[in-house]
Amino acid sequence: MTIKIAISGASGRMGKALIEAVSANDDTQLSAAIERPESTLIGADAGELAGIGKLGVALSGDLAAVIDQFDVLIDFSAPAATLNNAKLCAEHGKGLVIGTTGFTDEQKAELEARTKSTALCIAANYSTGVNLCLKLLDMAARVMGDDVDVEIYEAHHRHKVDAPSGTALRMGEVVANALGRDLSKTAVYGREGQTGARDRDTIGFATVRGGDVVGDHTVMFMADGERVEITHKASSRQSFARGAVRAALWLAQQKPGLYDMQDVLDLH
Ligand SMILES: NC(=O)C1=CN([C@@H]2O[C@H](COP(=O)(O)OP(=O)(O)OC[C@H]3O[C@@H](n4cnc5c(N)ncnc54)[C@H](OP(=O)(O)O)[C@@H]3O)[C@@H](O)[C@H]2O)C=CC1
Ligand SMILES: O=C(O)C1=N[C@H](C(=O)O)C[C@H](O)C1
Repeated sequence: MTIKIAISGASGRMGKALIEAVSANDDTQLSAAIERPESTLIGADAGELAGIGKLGVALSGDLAAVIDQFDVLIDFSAPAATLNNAKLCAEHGKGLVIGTTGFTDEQKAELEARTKSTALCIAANYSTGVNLCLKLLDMAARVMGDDVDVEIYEAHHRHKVDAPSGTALRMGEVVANALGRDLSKTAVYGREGQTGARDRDTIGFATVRGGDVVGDHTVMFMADGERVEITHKASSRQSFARGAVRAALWLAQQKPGLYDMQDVLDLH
């Protein structure tokens, strides 16, 4: 059965990668593409926008107007837009794959409340490699325990608006959970001046922004005499886009509820 997909944030970097990935998959069909209503691109053909030729799907500025045209919405846009879209999808029982990052705790709770009436998958990173790394990080943290200093480094392109990346924060949560710590109390976001010696209980984050870096993440477990590093480097947005399409196909078969990419890959 072919699953009909709508994409929100369709003219963005990920939106274009998603249009390509949905079109390349034999089991999915692009049936709607949504952008801001005030976008100058409304009416443009989604395929032409993504550089893959005409698809016959015009960019729309109104999700409500196309709500009957799709099974699952894939949303990689911005927190405010994603929250509005989640409300509409829940009201109409449409599946929702969320890739947007940078939500506040209150916004995350609002999304979770929507899962009573619809199936929702949310992940800061849809690449298979990063999701494998999350499993490896849990194991590394349990083995290395409290005898190491944990530091998380991430680098992204100059256009990224949130920091640290959603992936780095998720990596921090996985390590903190494995060590029995609360990330909100243990995280240190950057250092400057007379910081004093490092407190072993902390998990440090370092953020780099520049150029066209698609997404680099390294978690370091640093002991006296040795260091373990778990690194993921994305070289193409297709790694995220193909994962999100896989999540959409999986989600179309699920009951209402909250899921993540670890569920899709059966890694829990
Ligand atoms: N989970 C994952 O695997 C990944 C997640 N991401 C996340 O996806 C999100 C998008 O990233 P990226 O594509 O690089 O960003 P872009 O800025 O290139 O794209 C975002 C798109 O969403 C649109 N948008 C923003 N606000 C609204 C709104 N209120 N209503 C409708 N459309 C809106 C933007 O329009 P405009 O330009 O007019 O603002 C833009 O076209 C980010 O949060 C990023 O962190 C990115 C890669 C992988
Ligand atoms: O904004 C991006 O580009 C990316 N965002 C995600 C994040 O915040 O973790 C995932 C990926 O690293 C690319």
